[in-house]
Amino acid sequence: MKRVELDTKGLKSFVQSNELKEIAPMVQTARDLLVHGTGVEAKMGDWVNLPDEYDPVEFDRIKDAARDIQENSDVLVVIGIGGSYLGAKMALDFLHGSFFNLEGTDKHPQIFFAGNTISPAYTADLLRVIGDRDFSVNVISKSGTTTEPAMAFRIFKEKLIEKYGQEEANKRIYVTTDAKKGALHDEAIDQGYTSFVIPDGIGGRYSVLTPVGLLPIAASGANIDDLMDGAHEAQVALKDAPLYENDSLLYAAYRNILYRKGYTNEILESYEPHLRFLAEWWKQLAGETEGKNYKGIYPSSAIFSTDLHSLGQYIQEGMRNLMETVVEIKQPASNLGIPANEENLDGLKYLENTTMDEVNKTAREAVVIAHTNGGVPNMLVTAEDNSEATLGYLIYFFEFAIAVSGYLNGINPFNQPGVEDYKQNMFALLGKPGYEERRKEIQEQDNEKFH
Ligand SMILES: O=P(O)(O)OC[C@H]1O[C@H](O)[C@H](O)[C@@H](O)[C@@H]1O
Repeated sequence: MKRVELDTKGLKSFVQSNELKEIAPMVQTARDLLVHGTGVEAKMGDWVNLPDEYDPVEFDRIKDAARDIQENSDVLVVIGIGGSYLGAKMALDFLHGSFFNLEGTDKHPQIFFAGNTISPAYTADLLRVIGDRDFSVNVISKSGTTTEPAMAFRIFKEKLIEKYGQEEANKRIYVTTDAKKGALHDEAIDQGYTSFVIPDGIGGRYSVLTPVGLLPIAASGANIDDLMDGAHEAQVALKDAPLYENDSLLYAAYRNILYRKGYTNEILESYEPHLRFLAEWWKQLAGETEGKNYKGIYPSSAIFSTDLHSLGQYIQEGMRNLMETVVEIKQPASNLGIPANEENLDGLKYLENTTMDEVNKTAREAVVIAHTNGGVPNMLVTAEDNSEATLGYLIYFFEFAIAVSGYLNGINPFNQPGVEDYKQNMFALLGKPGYEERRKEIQEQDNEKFH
């Protein structure tokens, strides 16, 4: 049994075997571009070999820093956005469940995220929740200049200095950024912050297995050695294996066959609420990799059975441009029986000898039958358990499949030019020096009346 397997029974009436044969050579070519570093912007593909090429010295420094944070802080505030936030959040929920922050802090700090929004309410609420407790900050930004984390860093740095004075505050600031340049890099050197490197050849949405994710994950008490071992297992199993023996490539192949048949939206689903952020992380990975040249699969997400009571109607009877990918944990972290009840007023007596996990998995089976009968193709990604090793494998599985999908569709899987437009407008409207021209353009555009 592999840690992560793809089940395509839900594609039976949607994909013909010859269609897989037809796309096969193109998928292999796309994979070769990625693995041989011959594709566009190949220099950003260093994550492919990261599981056996990461820096062991920095890895140990991460573990040391995590221990320091565990010893001197009740709270760790992780400041970052996009790829500098979603991976860590995804991992903490996947590994520790939905109530990690409420389960006491004798072994690990509560871990909260900031700088992933411009909301003053959210930020003020977090400041209030921290109160006067001991805390540290891990500020993460590859560019070092992204507005949201930069604003949050100013606010939490001020709180650290107010509480501890400059010298002690500096010891509680951990920076993860570019090796050589950027505002954060320069400040870390000036102020002597403990800092870690986001490798040049790894972009934000592919960076969770770098210090970007590893420090928060280690600070939570999780085993990052096991995490990297699981990713290495995936690298060995997936990097060179041919299509028909490679579930990650098959996932890439099938989702692209479906896309070309008009199923232009993919919903990543799980029946476990603590996998909600796995889908949030995947949405950036897939959306920011593929959404270019006015094409690409639109990534969305749902948590079942919860969202069957909100989105179920649309998925069953709305536009037939949807595909579903369910991520299921084979061995859930815990399970519960259904208590016996003599009166049986709720009519659940027939469930009294089953467990919640059995009911959850049966619900998934029932939903896949209903949705495939309703015209929605379904794939199932089964992950062995909620262990660090399985998470490491799952991360590599999706990163590999999505990057191959990008090359398969002839786009650059590693840039994100589209995120600059709104930023230029925001800087202009905020009066950032150097954006006067843009501001004028916006005002002129604004003055043009609609006829
Ligand atoms: O890590 P940073 O440089 O702060 O970037 C954080 C995020 O913002 C950018 O605008 C991109 O959308 C993301 O790919 C990136 O992960």
